Amino acid sequence: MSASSNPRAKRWRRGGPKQGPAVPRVATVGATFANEQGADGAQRGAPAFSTTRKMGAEGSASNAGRSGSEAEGVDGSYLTETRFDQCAISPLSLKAVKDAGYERMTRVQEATLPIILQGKDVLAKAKTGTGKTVAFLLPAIELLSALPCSSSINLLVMCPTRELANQVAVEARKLLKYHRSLGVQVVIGGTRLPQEQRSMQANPCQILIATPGRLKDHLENTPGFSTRIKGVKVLVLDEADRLLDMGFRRDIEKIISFIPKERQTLLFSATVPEEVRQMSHVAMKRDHVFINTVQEGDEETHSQVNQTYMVSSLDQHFSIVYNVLKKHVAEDAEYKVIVFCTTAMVTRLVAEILSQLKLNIREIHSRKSQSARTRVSDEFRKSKGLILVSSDVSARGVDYPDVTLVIQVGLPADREQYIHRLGRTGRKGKVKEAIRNVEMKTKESAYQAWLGYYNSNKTIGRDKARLVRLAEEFSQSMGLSVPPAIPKLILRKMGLSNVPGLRSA
Ligand SMILES: Nc1ncnc2c1ncn2[C@@H]1O[C@H](COP(=O)(O)OP(=O)(O)OP(=O)(O)O)[C@@H](O)[C@H]1O
Repeated sequence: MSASSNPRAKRWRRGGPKQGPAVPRVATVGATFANEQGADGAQRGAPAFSTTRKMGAEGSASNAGRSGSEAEGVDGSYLTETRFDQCAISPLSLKAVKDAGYERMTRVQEATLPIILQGKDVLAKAKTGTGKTVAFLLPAIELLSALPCSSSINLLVMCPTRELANQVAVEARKLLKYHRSLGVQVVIGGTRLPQEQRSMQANPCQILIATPGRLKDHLENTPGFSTRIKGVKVLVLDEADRLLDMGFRRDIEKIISFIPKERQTLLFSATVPEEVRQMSHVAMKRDHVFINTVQEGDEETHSQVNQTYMVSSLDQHFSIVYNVLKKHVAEDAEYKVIVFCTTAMVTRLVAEILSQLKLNIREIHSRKSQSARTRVSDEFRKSKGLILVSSDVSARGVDYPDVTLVIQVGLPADREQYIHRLGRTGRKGKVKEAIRNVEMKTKESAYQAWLGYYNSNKTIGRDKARLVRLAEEFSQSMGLSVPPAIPKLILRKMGLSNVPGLRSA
């Protein structure tokens, strides 16, 4: 799919990198890639170009009670001074939190807990690896534990990938350790539907964690499921921006139509583009609270993560990746690397070649069976001395501890995806790691990025001055010293030629 036919590109409004927070230079490029099927067969979001935007533009206030508005951003250390035992949570949850080794709350946990416990809908933004899962699970479990016992589903958590759904379930089981009356079940694509149906019938759980495609399957094919889901009191969209983008939105809308309107809805992500804020009414009440723990002017990536990029022609990509890996492996005996590739096919190829070169490689992507994906994911979580070559199935939410290096080969689909991929490292405020992020850019991909950017800002019409400004913004956000060449096709379409300040290509 080309950037010009990308539906997401069309709805991106002109933001203007100049207004936004400092953006890592590599974060601002997009390109055209073949798409990969999503976790549940949903078409992955098409590549596009995103712009930065000013955070906290609606002013600041204390978090509580800011209905439909943006609460004050805070940042710095990922833990606060507030201990869990100072909060209004039940002794059962507190015991489980202690057993999990959590003593102090992270910023997003501290900011969201009281508001969720008040019953408000919440849209929360916090950096990667700062404990968002506990931030929505803990108060949701508290709310559930006050309900009478039933065989209905009371808490539904939607996740964009199977690995993330499994991981959320692991965290939920930790927190439920002493809540004997509450159970959790996961339903994800790639596993046997009848098996899930049987286990649901045998042991109906109040907490369901699901990927959208499989949940829809159950709504359509599992007797009694649509009745059980009517019991949902709390709905969570984890990685909300991904779930509300074009790849998943239809499924999500359908699922939501089965759930009672009288519910509490929680949306969490490390990236909340303006479009998602506008889309949030699909799921949330108008008086929801937006909690943003990324301080105005702060970058959305972790400052302790050292990011670099390399520009090279396509034919050199492979040898560069190989050399970077060899050097890293030689320098760090405890290396643990993720190499992100753009499609399942490329992932497979890169993994195969690197394995031939005697590097310790595992691969994960949507063309692998679910059992192989789960096995590799579990192994990588526990191990050191491994390189995981992955498609974007590992880009969001997956919590692999102590990743020492993230390499992005080729351009991520958009700015948000760059942030999430990068966020697989530097988690929990870790600063010890020698971390680099390497991205390969080609002349062609920079050109494609510009095309995507232009297409997402088409409203400029025939305005030459705005086109010049757009090109300047684009080059600034990409760190280019000269504005990009404007494709002749665009100039022709706009009825323009010889625009001062622009080169045509
Ligand atoms: N209060 C806490 N104290 C210490 N560790 C915590 C605390 N809360 C969560 N963690 C741990 O922090 C790690 C990151 O948490 P989590 O995966 O929820 O982050 P996240 O913000 O959802 O990241 P992402 O944006 O990548 O999805 C996990 O290993 C989790 O167990």
